[in-house]
Amino acid sequence: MAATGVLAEILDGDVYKYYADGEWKKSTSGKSVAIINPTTRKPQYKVQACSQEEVNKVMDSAKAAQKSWAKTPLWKRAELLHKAAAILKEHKAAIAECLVKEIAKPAKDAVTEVVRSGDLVSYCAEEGVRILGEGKFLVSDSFPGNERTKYCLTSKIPLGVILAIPPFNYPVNLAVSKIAPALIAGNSIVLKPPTQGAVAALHMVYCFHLAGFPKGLISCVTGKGSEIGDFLTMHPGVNCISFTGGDTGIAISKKAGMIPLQMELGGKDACIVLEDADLDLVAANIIKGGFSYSGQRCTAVKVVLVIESVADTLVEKVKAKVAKLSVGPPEDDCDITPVVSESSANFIEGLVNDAKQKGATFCQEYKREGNLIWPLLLDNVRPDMRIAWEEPFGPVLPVIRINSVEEGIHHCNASNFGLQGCVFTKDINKAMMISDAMESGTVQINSAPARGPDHFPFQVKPTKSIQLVRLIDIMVDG
Ligand SMILES: NC(=O)C1=CN([C@@H]2O[C@H](COP(=O)(O)OP(=O)(O)OC[C@H]3O[C@@H](n4cnc5c(N)ncnc54)[C@H](OP(=O)(O)O)[C@@H]3O)[C@@H](O)[C@H]2O)C=CC1
Ligand SMILES: O=C(O)[C@H](O)COP(=O)(O)O
Repeated sequence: MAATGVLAEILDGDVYKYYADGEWKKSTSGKSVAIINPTTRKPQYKVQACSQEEVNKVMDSAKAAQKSWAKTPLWKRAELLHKAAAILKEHKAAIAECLVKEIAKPAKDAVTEVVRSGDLVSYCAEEGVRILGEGKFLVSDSFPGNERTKYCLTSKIPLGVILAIPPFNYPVNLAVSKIAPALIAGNSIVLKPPTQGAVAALHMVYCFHLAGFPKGLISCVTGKGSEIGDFLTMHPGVNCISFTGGDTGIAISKKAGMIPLQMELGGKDACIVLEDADLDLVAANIIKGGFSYSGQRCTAVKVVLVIESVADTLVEKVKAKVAKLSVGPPEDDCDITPVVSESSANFIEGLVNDAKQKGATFCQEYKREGNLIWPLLLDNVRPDMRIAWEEPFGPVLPVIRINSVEEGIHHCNASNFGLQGCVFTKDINKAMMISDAMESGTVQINSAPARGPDHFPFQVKPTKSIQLVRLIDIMVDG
């Protein structure tokens, strides 16, 4: 069952080894965790089920390695990261193959994820040598009652051991987006990859191993989050947790001690459509935003709030485009591929059934085979339906018809989530006002929510970013 292109060093029979102290190891637990291929619904790979004892050892070596890494010159840290980035890109085909098999990511998108990850590692190295090389110099006489007698030099210092926990949908990219900034800043990393996606993540770690980072600086412990998650997140050796995922993050934040937490949780990204919007542009963005990777993106459009007078036209345009989406296996690069697990498909089906019982209009017939759910647009969704508020993380998109912009903003702000949103209108003044009123970390004007380009801010309060897409090219002579 091993992926092609994988090096024997990281496999023990048919079980992938975990990575600690610069070595690939078999767990003494003698247990493994099976990774189910979402398409075939059969076991595809196996990873080690690491024990608590192994986690303890990993934490000890991460702590020791971090001390000397922090003293390693910044330019040397950057050099190693650039090397890892290049190796990662060289291994894009093998890693992408794992993404296809483990999380049913369409083949082309899987390659893009790896390449984008390599670029992000390089970018962090580039930025790191500038930002971390800077500090502040303060003089005492700015504050009342002081003479110019005291100076203060401030600089950035590492936190220590960072526990990185990414989700299944970007097991490589959302891992490196934690690993690269942590390493350039002089920290060590303990990575706990998502079970679905763990093999792709192990391949990615292998690239860092090949780059020659010091032993113990990067570790990758595998096992089910439900089994080793608490032990990891409550471990006294952890100095910071960087987590991306769902409600698990809320539980972690209650259990973790007095350490910094970076939490990127779910989203119910609203798409507000005004009557003057370019409806072809909106429809294209709803398709891209709502259905790429079958809606399994935190930045996916998850609710359309459209002014009633243009709703019929918009729904027709989206329907026509939905009909053109290809549905099938990720190997064939289909637009819609199976969702990650049976439990995820069941959850999505629950939302669909609830909407059906409560009278939503089905623009297509609901169809499911195994984990494969055909794209579905639900019109005339009302606030009493679960789909109006909950995140399906699948190819099902609700449309709520609104009578005023205020109603749309109200729905958006009443959500528990606040990640991203978007607004479509030709009136830039209205767009700015609405973006400002939407309580979301990022609002895109005339384009679908998205995280990239990866150097753009991706956070919620207290920062807000309003992003605009240049729709026309203006040619200026001379
Ligand atoms: N804001 C953002 O940037 C993003 C948010 N998300 C959100 O993530 C969710 C989908 O991802 P999904 O992977 O299902 O999310 P989960 O929250 O289920 O899992 C995320 C990670 O947490 C691990 N985990 C599970 N239980 C524990 C525990 N008790 N302690 C520590 N770690 C644990 C999982 O491991 P294991 O797989 O072994 O269970 C996985 O690595 C959606 O809600 C989505 O919106 C996704 C991407 C980006
Ligand atoms: O996990 C996610 O959904 C990502 O953080 C979003 O990234 P994308 O907008 O580039 O798909």
